[in-house]
Amino acid sequence: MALKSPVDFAGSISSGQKHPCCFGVAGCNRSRCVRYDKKSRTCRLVTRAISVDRPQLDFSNPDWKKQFQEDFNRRFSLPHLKDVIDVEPRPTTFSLKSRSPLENVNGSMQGSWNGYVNDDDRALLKVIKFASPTSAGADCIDPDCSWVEQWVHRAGPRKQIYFEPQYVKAGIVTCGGLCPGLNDVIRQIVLTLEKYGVKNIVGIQHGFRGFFEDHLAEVPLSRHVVQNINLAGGSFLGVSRGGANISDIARRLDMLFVLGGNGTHAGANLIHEECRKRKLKVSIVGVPKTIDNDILLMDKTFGFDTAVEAAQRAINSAYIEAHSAFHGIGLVKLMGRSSGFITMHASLSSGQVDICLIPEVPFTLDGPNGVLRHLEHLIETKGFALICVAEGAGQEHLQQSNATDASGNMILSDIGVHLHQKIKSHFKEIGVHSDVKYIDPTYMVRAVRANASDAILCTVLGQNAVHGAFAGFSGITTGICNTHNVYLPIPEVIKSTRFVDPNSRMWHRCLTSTGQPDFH
Ligand SMILES: Nc1ncnc2c1ncn2[C@@H]1O[C@H](COP(=O)(O)OP(=O)(O)OP(=O)(O)O)[C@@H](O)[C@H]1O
Ligand SMILES: O=P(O)(O)OC[C@H]1O[C@](O)(CO)[C@@H](O)[C@@H]1O
Ligand SMILES: [Mg+2]
Repeated sequence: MALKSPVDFAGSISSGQKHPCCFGVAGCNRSRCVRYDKKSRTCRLVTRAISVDRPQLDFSNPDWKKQFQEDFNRRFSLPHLKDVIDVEPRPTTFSLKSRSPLENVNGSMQGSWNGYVNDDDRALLKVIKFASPTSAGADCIDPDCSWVEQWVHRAGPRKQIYFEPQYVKAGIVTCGGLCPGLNDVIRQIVLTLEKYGVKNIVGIQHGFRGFFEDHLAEVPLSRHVVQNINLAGGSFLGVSRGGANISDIARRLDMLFVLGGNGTHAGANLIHEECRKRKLKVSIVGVPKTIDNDILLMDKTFGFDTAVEAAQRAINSAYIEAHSAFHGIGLVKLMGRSSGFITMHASLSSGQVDICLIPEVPFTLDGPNGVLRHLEHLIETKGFALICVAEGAGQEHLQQSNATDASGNMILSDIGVHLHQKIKSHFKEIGVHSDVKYIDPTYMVRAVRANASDAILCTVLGQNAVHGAFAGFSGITTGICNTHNVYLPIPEVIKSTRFVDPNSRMWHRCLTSTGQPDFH
């Protein structure tokens, strides 16, 4: 079986099917609907509908909540090795009481230590009871916004494990673009595997390519090798985009830890399905990596905080330039192909941004309500202005090519360059002096090492990934939901990209802070 190649993606787009960033059945998740917008060629949050979820519920039926919960529990149950093969658990070798896991080999060290997670422990996915679908950011199942408990599985070490550590060969692979914290996660996976007693740990070089390109040899990993890798940004193992043949991946390893975004998780799930089909005792566990913070259901993905912090430096420089110049206009473009989280959060935290533009909120440039008119107003009233724009914003204003990257992601036209030119020519046309400074810190923002809060998040995620594999789960990923650490089945997190909700309090806070009007 082959991973989707760029050709498959291009084919699926031209034949009118779903864009690869609109993974999933309907491109919808509960009260939000995600569609591929042909004009802008991005996935967009296009409607707010009440309950577009499966199953089709009849809210007049007194049992609808029960039906919903049954469906939810089915979808969020975690695939386990014992679903398809006969495997017996054994007492865990993970103990913080002994120096070496081998001292713990018969499970006698477990004693009364309360450090294990029970398989029936759950965390609540939704914690707000919205009174009405019109409440800001409301995420309702039925028109009355009834409260329905939605429990997901708690992450962490179990008392019983499904692998003999001394016979385990574990692999780690990092795919997609770079993200601060990749090395921290690799390191934590290795340290935790060793704590269980695993000796055979390998890194796969340059993403999925490392599985099928002969010159990319496996890299032996140990505490000694990874001890200091978190002190630098990037990925110790290298990353890549592009297709791969996964038919052999399954047979080579007992555990595979896959660090990547939506695309990588789709690939990881294919590997998991292949292992299930062949009844192989292989555990595939994902760790969501996306600087864009665009993975469904999770509070936040690692590297995002660091990226926002790094973006501050660019915004601050743009501010200084704009503020010091006569009629200065600072323009900063930040990453975010489909989602504007980095741009929104960086704008919010800097406090200096006058105009924040994200892919989820279309805007006009010209006319009385356009961005350019507002810029004139800012120059008139405060003498300078600062714009922060996400790379995926305003694609409808640009000429599109049909180019895709090796993974099939659309190559977007440069909104930063376009805005730069439009602003300069607009002020020239109206005979008002302007001094526009454009800063594109794209790769500087993601090549840095993780900050303290991301380093902690990476620690939690890396360790939980290993606990999940030893617990016998496969086809899962680990994340943080409502501050709780959980395991989720991969298909549930790749149904669509996560978008900034234009009706959320956070976006409204951003608008309050910038003071920008609706650009319509
Ligand atoms: N739908 C898919 N099915 C299987 N494999 C996929 C799919 N989409 C992407 N992949 C594979 O996953 C890997 C990474 O994909 P991609 O480059 O899109 O990065 P990503 O994981 O989405 O992370 P990023 O957030 O950096 O974009 C590539 O090797 C690609 O071939
Ligand atoms: O240029 P590269 O390495 O393909 O990565 C760029 C992309 O990575 C992302 O951050 C996703 O991880 C996008 O926002 C961005 O367009
Ligand atoms: Mg992607």
